[in-house]
Amino acid sequence: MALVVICGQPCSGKSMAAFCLAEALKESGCNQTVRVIDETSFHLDRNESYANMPAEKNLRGVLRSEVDRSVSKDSIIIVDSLNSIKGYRYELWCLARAAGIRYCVLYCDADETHCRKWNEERREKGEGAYSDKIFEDLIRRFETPDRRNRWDSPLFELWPHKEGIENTSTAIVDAISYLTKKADSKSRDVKTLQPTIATQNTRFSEANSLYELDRATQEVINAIVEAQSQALGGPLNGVSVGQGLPLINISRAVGLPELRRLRRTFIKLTGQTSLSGPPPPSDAENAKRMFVDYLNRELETA
Ligand SMILES: Nc1ncnc2c1ncn2[C@@H]1O[C@H](COP(=O)(O)OP(=O)(O)OP(=O)(O)O)[C@@H](O)[C@H]1O
Repeated sequence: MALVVICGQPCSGKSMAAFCLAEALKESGCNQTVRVIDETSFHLDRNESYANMPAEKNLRGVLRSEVDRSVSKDSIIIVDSLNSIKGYRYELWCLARAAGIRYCVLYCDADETHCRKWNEERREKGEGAYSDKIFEDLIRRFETPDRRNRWDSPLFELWPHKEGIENTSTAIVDAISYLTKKADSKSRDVKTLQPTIATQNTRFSEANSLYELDRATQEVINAIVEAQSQALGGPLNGVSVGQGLPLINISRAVGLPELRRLRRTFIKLTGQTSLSGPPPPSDAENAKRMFVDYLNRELETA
């Protein structure tokens, strides 16, 4: 029925928020199974999980697979983890879309000083705390959610250091209201995501691949539009989209609708990985390379 992504800096109160939300949902009489998926469900240690990139990728992969297996029309799944990378939140959003369910993000926006202090207190109490090195690294790499992104919306913001974490906190109340609103509600702000052909078959081979694909192809389109406006509709020869990447060569003016259509088809072809199909491009540079090759090919024969 819904997927809730909790996100926030390390030691910002995410687990408290997840617990509070889950309890309040159960008490709301919403008739849904409520389940929290977090690192502790897999007995994963904080410091080990974030010790290096492979470990971190593994953690994200484990949580994502569990979310993928668990999302359904009759449960509310809460993912309690840092969920700090926007590409990863995009992937979780894709899982919700593929399942045709509601989606929202609950952001624990505690300021760094408090997170640091709470982490220290955890250490003093002998509870599992982040090491200083890992804590600072996670703080630095945090990608703040932005409600203008589909995958960060609707966004409910909680300020644990100002208002604590209670089931009366505005963000929790708003999230519950959003999650429990009747499906036939006339309210236009309740969104049930609709599966598309691409998401129904989507499987991810890399943490950021689909997000990167989306962004990288958009950048190529922007470069073409910009170059075409300077070339005043003439042919484009050798437009570069980055060092070491193939050049764009287009012999005629191509309008934005056609470019968008080609982009959509390309994403469908490469982002949709069936068991027999090729994996999606694994990073932005690769995605750009493949998309430029594809455009040069498609527009050459058009
Ligand atoms: N107002 C507060 N809001 C949030 N946490 C607080 C507050 N006051 C104290 N804390 C302490 O901060 C610690 C962090 O809480 P919690 O485990 O919910 O954070 P977290 O973001 O889930 O941490 P992690 O990043 O390790 O998963 C707890 O020990 C909690 O007691």
